[in-house]
Amino acid sequence: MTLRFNNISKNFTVNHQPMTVLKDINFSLQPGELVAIIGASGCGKSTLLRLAAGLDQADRGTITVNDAEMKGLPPQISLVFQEPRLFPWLTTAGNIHLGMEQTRLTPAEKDQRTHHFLAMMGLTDFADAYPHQLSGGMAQRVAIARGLVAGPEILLLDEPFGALDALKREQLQDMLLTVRRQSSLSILMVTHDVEEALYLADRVIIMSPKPGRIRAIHPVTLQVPRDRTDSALQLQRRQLCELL
Ligand SMILES: Nc1ncnc2c1ncn2[C@@H]1O[C@H](COP(=O)(O)OP(=O)(O)OP(=O)(O)O)[C@@H](O)[C@H]1O
Repeated sequence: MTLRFNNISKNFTVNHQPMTVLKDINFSLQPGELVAIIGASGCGKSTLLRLAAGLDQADRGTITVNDAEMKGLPPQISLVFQEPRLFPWLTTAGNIHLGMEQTRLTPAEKDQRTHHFLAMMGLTDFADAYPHQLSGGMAQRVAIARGLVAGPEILLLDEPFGALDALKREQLQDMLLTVRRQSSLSILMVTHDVEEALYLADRVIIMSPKPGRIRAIHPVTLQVPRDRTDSALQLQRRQLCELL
């Protein structure tokens, strides 16, 4: 499934002043590809993901999914926010179940998929726990499981590991690579962490602020599996940091 942004511009009104947040955004996410977006705070990264998830509308331009203009909330696209946003009155299993609300899966299929994702995320023992009983990393794994459980073709991730400590972050990055290997999922991911972008992505989009534009698209040609300490990765990290 190809997600394409065609000449996207987005304005907001801030302090009664019109402000162009995104301007002339053009790129496409190819089937099975992982693209990371980096850029200064406020350059419109989250806004771009919200547009792609159908939660907001562009003022100019179109977003297409397999060449058809996107309308409403596309069921094949799933968005995971920076903070887990779990429902406090639902258990881990209940929160994951919720990700399948819009599907036609039978109750038995939903249970089976919930169990599968609980196991994949290492959460089986916490299936009946409530969000306040989970650590930050566990809660974020529940949110990612909820985003994946319906089998989306495109996963949008808005700084999903930003609030975690370094060890948890690395574990979840590797979990994401495993999910990718096991499916044909396309992923568009916002991150502040240039090393994370280079460790995970096929391409990195570097955005510039005010208004948010694409400054450069960097193809990551590093060999897979990647090593965070690899000198080539660290060299590219320094080069990308200079563009920010
Ligand atoms: N609903 C809204 N109404 C008005 N202004 C908004 C709205 N949403 C976002 N903005 C403004 O748009 C700009 C871009 O916000 P956005 O959250 O997309 O940036 P970002 O690059 O994701 O930032 P960060 O890296 O800090 O998360 C900001 O100046 C923000 O104040």
